[in-house]
Amino acid sequence: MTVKIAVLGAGSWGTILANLLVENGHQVELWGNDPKKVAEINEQHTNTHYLPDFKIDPQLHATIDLNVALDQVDVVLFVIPTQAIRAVAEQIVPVMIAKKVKPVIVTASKGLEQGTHKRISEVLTEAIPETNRNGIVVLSGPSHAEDVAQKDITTLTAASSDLIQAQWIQEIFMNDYFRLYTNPDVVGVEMGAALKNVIALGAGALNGLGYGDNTKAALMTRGLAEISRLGVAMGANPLTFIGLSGVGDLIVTGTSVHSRNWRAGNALGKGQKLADVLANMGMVVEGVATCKAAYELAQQRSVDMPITRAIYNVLYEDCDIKTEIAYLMRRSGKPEIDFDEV
Ligand SMILES: NC(=O)C1=CN([C@@H]2O[C@H](COP(=O)(O)OP(=O)(O)OC[C@H]3O[C@@H](n4cnc5c(N)ncnc54)[C@H](O)[C@@H]3O)[C@@H](O)[C@H]2O)C=CC1
Ligand SMILES: O=C(CO)COP(=O)(O)O
Repeated sequence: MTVKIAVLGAGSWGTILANLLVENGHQVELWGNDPKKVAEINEQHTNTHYLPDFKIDPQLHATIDLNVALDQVDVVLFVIPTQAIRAVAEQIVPVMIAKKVKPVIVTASKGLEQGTHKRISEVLTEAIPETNRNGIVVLSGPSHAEDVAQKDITTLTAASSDLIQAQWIQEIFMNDYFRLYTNPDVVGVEMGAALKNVIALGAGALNGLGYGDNTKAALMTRGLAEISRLGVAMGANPLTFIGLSGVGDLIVTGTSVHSRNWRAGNALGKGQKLADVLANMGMVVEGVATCKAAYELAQQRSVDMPITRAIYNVLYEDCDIKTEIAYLMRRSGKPEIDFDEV
């Protein structure tokens, strides 16, 4: 079965997913917003800013024209920074109407929208009228573009309230090195995906400060506890957080030099200023915006998220990381698990 897929976002993840879909035999248009980078993909078959050593399949075509990308499209895959999703979703609606297409909408981005605190599937639900789409599927899991570029074995979750659509997306993406599972818990998958980026910033900061393995394991484990706490308060199934989009993605993002969030945290731990770190990264660091959204959401819902609060204080209140760590350690003792809440 060959389907026509528009991949929106020609950064590192969008390029690798588009390339994989071409390898799987699909007809793919990769939409980017930078004419020079789009020309480089079409002419040199490289995308050196995001993936310096990667050779793109020459059959992958990129475009800056949404009319080309959305022509006869069956699937639209969003892989742009979370904060740009609403604007791009609103931009594609008139084109989809003109082209008379009603695609399945898929998101591979990870974050919460600032201001509204909404998950990406909620933003897409609001921005794209139901009459113009055929379901929404969320793709998430431990999956750095750099590793998928090497055809490393990679596993993801396709989450949707519509199991048939999730299974269809599973079939489209799966191959010998890329395996998808399905999950009906969209809230849990999206909350795990968004919030692990915040904890990865913290894990990187610990590394930058010279802390060892015990400390990093402590941060990730207690980080997962608070991710689950907020996720459950938002309606997630707690079991999802021990799956690929929860602990799986937390492990990869909280330990890998490929992670932009980990690298940003590492630089902060070494004493660099946030503005410089973000300016030098040249790629999206989702955890920064999502940390603010998560901090505000936790306050609104009265959910205790001490690690997220500490990271928020460092990112937004210019607090000292070591002071925040000392505060976390000196809090009164408490049970590891509140069995009344489970
Ligand atoms: N890089 C990775 O390994 C993975 C990334 N993700 C997620 O995928 C999303 C994208 O990440 P990356 O590809 O790493 O980011 P990136 O920074 O490499 O690329 C982002 C792309 O979006 C484009 N873009 C930014 N604003 C735009 C707008 N308003 N309109 C159109 N295009 C716009 C940029 O030009 C760039 O091509 C993020 O939410 C990230 O968390 C998820 C899994 C793996
Ligand atoms: O989500 C990711 C891997 O699963 C990518 O994380 P970074 O955005 O931190 O690179």
